[in-house]
Amino acid sequence: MTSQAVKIGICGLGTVGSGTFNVLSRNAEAISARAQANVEIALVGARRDNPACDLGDTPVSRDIFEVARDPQVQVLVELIGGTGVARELVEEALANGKHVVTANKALIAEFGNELFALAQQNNVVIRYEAAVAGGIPIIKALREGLAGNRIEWLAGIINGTGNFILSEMRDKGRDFADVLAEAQALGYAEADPTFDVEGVDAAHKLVILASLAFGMPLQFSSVYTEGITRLTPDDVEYAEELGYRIKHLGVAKQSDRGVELRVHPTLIPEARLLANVNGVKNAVLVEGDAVGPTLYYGAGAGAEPTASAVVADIVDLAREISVGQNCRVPALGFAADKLRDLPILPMQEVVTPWYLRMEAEDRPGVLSSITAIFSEHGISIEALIQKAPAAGETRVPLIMLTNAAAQGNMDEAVATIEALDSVSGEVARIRVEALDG
Ligand SMILES: NC(=O)c1ccc[n+]([C@@H]2O[C@H](COP(=O)([O-])OP(=O)(O)OC[C@H]3O[C@@H](n4cnc5c(N)ncnc54)[C@H](O)[C@@H]3O)[C@@H](O)[C@H]2O)c1
Ligand SMILES: N[C@@H](CCO)C(=O)O
Ligand code: NA
Repeated sequence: MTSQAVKIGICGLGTVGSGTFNVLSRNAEAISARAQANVEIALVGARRDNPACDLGDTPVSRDIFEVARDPQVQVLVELIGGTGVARELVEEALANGKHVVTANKALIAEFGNELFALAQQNNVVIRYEAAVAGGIPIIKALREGLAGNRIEWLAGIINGTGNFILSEMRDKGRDFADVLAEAQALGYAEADPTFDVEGVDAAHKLVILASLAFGMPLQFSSVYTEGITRLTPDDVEYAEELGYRIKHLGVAKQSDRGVELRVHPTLIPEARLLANVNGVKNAVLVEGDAVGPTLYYGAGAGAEPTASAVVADIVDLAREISVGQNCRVPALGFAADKLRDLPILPMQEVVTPWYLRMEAEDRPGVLSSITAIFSEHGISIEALIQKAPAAGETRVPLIMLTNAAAQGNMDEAVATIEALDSVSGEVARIRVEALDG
């Protein structure tokens, strides 16, 4: 084995930081053999110790910026999170000629374009495998393994906390808040868990995947984002009666009309593999023109699964450093000057089938007036369930699956239906994806 050393500095010793330290220590021999260099932790920057890891005699600074300034550190590993201090830290490290490894999807999604340019100016690179789908090597798959393809679309369950909540609610009838608290205790959730349940975290990840897939600069503000907080147990149950599971998906598709970038709850036919991805597991389905559909599955969050991805990036960088080669793979998989600002398709023009649920009067003529409105908008009903009225109730839940319709068209039909006296409240809507790649 070569005796060359590659020196890293770890900033942040929380869930992922401690997991990274532990994996690097436990698997040190295999990691150095793979890296063709001894990977040494030169300095840890942490405000406090973490009982989850024993730092031994590893040097520690309570000021994380010391890591960015330490001349012996070649790779700074940012595991702080957020776009404030973490951004300053990464900028300082890059300016000081250090490579950066990060698990921070918010930072990459929102400031990646600027940070990648800064890295290039300084002849260093930023690696971010842990930022998307935790331990699944999806960045590497898109950037390297699928480099021969035109990627047509991808769809993924890319938030572990949200999938854990949906799975526990469905399988065990548990309460939303209770499962979220458990996800936080297990270290799955973001510092602000509304990022998980309102879809922001998935949007951060989706925009990264879309840029890698389609060769475009990151456009976080263009992602349509809807979380899981408005889903009801009834919807989960009715979807199952229709042969579907509800999953929170990120979807990116490119066509002549533009790029779709959307994060929302989705009905998926129950036989699809993605419909059966449960708990904290993530999965990303990628359709390439040459390879066809490919599926990537594994733990989407948690200390060591995420550390697995962080360490893989460290190994990649150590390999490059040890052979004196930098920037072998462009940050977004395409040469920076070949990225194209593809137009994003407005949601009004996005076409999908729909699941609809409404409360309607249980009397003759009501159903036909509703279906007439759909047919006037060119929308046909593919399946319909009418529930029996509860005791003393004159209204019944009506559940429908429609054929594919543009959101704009569906908005108009739904507004007309909501205005009917025979229908009360809002019509609940969830998109359907066949995922038959
Ligand atoms: N937890 C996961 O499963 C997971 C998975 C993938 C990616 N990530 C990402 O990894 C990063 C870290 O997440 P985590 O779950 O380990 O968070 P965490 O809260 O457990 O750890 C963050 C650490 O950073 C420290 N920190 C925060 N602000 C600081 C500051 N100003 N100066 C010094 N230290 C500071 C905190 O004290 C804490 O120890 C985030 O970007 C997160 O999105 C987390
Ligand atoms: N909070 C994130 C961590 C992994 O990125 C999740 O639950 O998926
Ligand atoms: Na990953």
